[in-house]
Amino acid sequence: MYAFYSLLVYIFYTLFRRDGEGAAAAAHTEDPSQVRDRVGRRMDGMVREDSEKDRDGKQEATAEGAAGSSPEVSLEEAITHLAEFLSLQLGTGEGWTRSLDPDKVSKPGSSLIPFSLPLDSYNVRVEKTSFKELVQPLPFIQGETEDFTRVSIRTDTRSQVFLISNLGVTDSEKRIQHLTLENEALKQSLSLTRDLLLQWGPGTLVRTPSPEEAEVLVELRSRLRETEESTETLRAQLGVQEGQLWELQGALQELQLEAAAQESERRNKRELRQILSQLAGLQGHIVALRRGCGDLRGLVIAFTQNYQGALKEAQGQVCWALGELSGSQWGRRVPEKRKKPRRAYQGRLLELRGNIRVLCRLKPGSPGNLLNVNPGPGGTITANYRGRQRHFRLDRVFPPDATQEEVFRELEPAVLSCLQGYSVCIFTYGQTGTGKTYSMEGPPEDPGIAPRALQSLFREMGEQGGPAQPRVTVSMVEIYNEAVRDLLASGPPERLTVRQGPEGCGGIHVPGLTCWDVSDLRALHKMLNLGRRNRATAATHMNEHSSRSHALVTLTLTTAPPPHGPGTAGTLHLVDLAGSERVWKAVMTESSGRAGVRGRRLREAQTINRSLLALGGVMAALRARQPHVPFRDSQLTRLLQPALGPGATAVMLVQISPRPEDVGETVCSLKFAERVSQVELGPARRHKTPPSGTPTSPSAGGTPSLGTPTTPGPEGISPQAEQPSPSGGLPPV
Ligand SMILES: Nc1ncnc2c1ncn2[C@@H]1O[C@H](COP(=O)(O)OP(=O)(O)OP(=O)(O)O)[C@@H](O)[C@H]1O
Repeated sequence: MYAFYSLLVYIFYTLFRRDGEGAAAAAHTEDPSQVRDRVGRRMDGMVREDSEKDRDGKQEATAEGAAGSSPEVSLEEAITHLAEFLSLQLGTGEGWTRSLDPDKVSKPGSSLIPFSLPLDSYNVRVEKTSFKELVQPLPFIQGETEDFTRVSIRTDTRSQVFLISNLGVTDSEKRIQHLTLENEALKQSLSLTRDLLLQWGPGTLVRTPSPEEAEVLVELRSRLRETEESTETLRAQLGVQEGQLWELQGALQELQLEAAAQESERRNKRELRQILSQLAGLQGHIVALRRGCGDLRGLVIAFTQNYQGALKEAQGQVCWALGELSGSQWGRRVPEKRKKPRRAYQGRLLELRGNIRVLCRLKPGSPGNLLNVNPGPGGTITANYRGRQRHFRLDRVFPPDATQEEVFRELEPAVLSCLQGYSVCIFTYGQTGTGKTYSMEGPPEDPGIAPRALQSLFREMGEQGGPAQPRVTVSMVEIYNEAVRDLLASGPPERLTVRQGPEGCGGIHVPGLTCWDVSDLRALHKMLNLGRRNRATAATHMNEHSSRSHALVTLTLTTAPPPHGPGTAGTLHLVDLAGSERVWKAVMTESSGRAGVRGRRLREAQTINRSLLALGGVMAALRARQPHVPFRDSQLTRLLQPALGPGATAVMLVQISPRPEDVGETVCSLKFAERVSQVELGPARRHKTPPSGTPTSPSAGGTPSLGTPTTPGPEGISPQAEQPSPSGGLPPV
């Protein structure tokens, strides 16, 4: 600030001395240090002079004089002095500043020195002012009340105010503060001065160059122009080359990307080739394995057939032996007088119990919390399914640990009632794998309903003894995909057609069905084994279709009419129905994954469902006592028509699974069971054969077909002669 202040004073001094030109010229030629000294001296003198004037109380007058005589200097003059000062300050600014005595500027009583340049756009003003006035916009200044010198410089675009303390400094802090302010002001003045010079332009030369200098200057200028031109050219070339460089870099990147893509493609192809070759090797391996597997399967099939045949043979022999044994034991144990009342009781019991009974058996396993079982006669099952509780009451519920013996004991009265001419049908119904075949057939060591029923019948007949021994005939068919096949045919099983009997007879007609007269239990077991073998062989060839087909065994027990009265013709139908699982489940559980097998499963499931639906429709029509019962809707219901006709007795054993995941199927089976239990077939009726000597009339009991084996039957078995079929019985049994 001191320097700027000095500049201003110097300008005034120079102007007032009216020797500006000379001074300016001298300043141009003088050494900068000399100029600095001179300016410093002049300024010192000025300050001293001002101080004296203050002391003399002439401050006001001087201020007025200065303001009044504020000289209108020419622009050139002002700029010349300013440039001179700046050249000094810029060149030796540091030394100049250091040479300043801060005491000089901090002396109190600095004059108010107004100064203004003649330009409207540029105004420099120096004035003394009070601390109070100043401190307001400058809150960072702290201290006692002091006077300051304010220097304000204003242009069109900016306005600058500098403050200088005019009071003396007594301690080092004030001095530092003062110096900081001064330093800041100096910086700002310098920047302002630069602005001024820029604004006034380069036209304000400090001095006129000499001719040599001018010459040199011209030459330098021309060189400068040349250099600038060549620089421009080089810059343009550089720009072009930079552009080319960019393009080349872009092309390089593209090439790199392309190369990477090609490399990865090559690698992928290589890997693909490897995988394909591995796949080809695996395929060859699979083909070899398949071939080996086929051979193995053939061996297994042959072995299984032989094994099963032998097993069944042995089983039949064991059963026969057991039957013989128990029959003779029973014959020894039971007194003769108790036999007749027992048989009469069985028929009466059947009539009292009703002609359709529904029993339920749970497969072994612990029922989860979805099933609540209350076993026993009139037992209930409660199923929690889809957030609802469903209650089912049945004639009897067998718990999972019920034995084959217990189940058969419940059915025995119905079985034995056949001997008195009743028509009885026992069928097992339920989801696949719930134990239908187990209950109906059972393993050799623990036989099921069928072997026990036959044994019981023959035992009963043995007890009965005498000339009125019933004649027993047996037939066995299978329904697979709505095709009826004869399982007891001596040749390969043939497809049979079920025909309606004559109008009003209620019978059916199965031309070509083979039926055999069996004289004893052993012969009967032989026949049943033959039928099972035929079914098992077909099942192996037809991919385990045994669980997807219905099997029907029909036994007819005809007592010869006594000399004066009718005989009886009872029928026992034992039906093992196919699994009732849903179609989608049947297809989804097919594990082979082959389209052909899946298609076959789908067809099997659809036909099973159709036939079971038809059975449900028959039951619904019977329950509603509709005049028309749709027996003709499936081969199953056609064949069961005599067993479900008026006066017949039916027992349905519903097999259910206790597993929580099967609860849906369980509920379906129980719903079906509930519907069946509401069916009424009318009072159970005995079928009687006409007394001996009465001519056979087709209208009496339907038209039987001839079951004539082409080859002689097994020992003890003879092909059946043409016989009239009893009403409600399956012909030709
Ligand atoms: N009460 C039971 N005690 C012991 N094992 C049983 C019982 N019930 C079923 N099983 C066993 O469960 C398995 C399936 O039984 P089974 O073949 O009789 O079912 P299914 O209902 O006839 O099936 P499908 O409908 O496929 O013919 C067999 O291994 C059988 O031994």
